[in-house]
Amino acid sequence: MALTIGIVGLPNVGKSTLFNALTRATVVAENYPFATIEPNVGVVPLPDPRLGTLAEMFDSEKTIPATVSFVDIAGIVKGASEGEGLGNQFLANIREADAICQVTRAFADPDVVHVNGAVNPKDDIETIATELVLADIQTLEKAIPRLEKEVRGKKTEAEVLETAKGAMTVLEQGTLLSLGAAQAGLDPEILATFQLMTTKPFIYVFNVDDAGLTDEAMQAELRELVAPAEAIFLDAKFESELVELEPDEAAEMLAESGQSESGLDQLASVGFRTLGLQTFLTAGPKESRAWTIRQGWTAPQAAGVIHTDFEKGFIKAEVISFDELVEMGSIQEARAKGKMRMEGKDYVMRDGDVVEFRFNV
Ligand SMILES: Nc1ncnc2c1ncn2[C@@H]1O[C@H](COP(=O)(O)OP(=O)(O)OP(=O)(O)O)[C@@H](O)[C@H]1O
Ligand SMILES: [Mg+2]
Repeated sequence: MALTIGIVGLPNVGKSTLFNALTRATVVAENYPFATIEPNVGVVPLPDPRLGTLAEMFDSEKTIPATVSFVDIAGIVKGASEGEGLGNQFLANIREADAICQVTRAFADPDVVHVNGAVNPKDDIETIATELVLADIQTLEKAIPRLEKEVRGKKTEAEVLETAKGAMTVLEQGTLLSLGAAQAGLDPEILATFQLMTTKPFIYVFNVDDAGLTDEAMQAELRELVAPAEAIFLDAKFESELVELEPDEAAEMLAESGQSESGLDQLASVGFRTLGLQTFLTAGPKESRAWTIRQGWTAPQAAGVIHTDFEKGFIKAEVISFDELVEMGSIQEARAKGKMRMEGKDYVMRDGDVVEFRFNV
């Protein structure tokens, strides 16, 4: 399952700096607005300490973590929908993203230009929200006449057109569809087919400085501003330095800065939660591997992520939770003690299940 997160925000707020830290890439991150023009795409392994444990237990040749793709695009300014700045064309690069990560500047450094001359997270969030709403309105303005024609020609269900019009009404009130669609009674599955920006779940990253990392009052205020969406506070510049260090050095630096988990690890786990995802694990001498699935998926659906044949020919799954396996010490011991469960096609997967699928080909 290719999971993609699009990074948006005003110019010069630290989007590329965050992207570089995430992907350990070196794309241009410079102290001037619109340093990024072409989109950058990077694939990031999801840190998962369980994999190392499994690899040791199964003597695996390698570990393969689950991944997330990040797409870093140009900054958006007020009026982008009317062509201001670089316009909003490049939003097309994140139309297919599963979630949007909005980076908002909350660091002070007067040497870094703010396009509006002052650091004001609340205003900046509103500007970006407005531009994304306007971009969606533009998309629907093009789609609705086409859908009307298709409905007349009986090529499309009337409900699709009604959903598009309903979405338009929500957007015209200035509301993000992620917040307003359910209330307006819009079918989420139909809505998803329009690939609108504001239907996607949002994750807010506040790019702070040293002081901001420990300023709980400020964090509480910003958290409230974006609720029910999740807020993450990190110093993108510091994170980009952390990833250059050896793991133990990085852990020490992190502890010194008063954080228990790096901002990047937080972003990965919040992204997972926001998208309703979970991980299951497979292990053997060849590899120990993490796989991404949605919460609520059944065993055959999970098997299908490995190979479509596994889903079609699914017989049963031999399952044990990671924690229980660790307690047992080995899969042989778990089997001997009858701790391996045989689950059928209705079994709903749980995060951290270690699985071996049985299937017919
Ligand atoms: N937490 C921080 N504290 C201080 N400076 C920072 C921080 N994060 C990023 N910067 C600096 O801000 C500047 C802009 O960063 P970056 O190029 O990543 O922004 P951007 O949002 O990608 O901009 P653009 O839209 O122009 O591509 C860089 O000089 C970077 O070093
Ligand atoms: Mg950039």
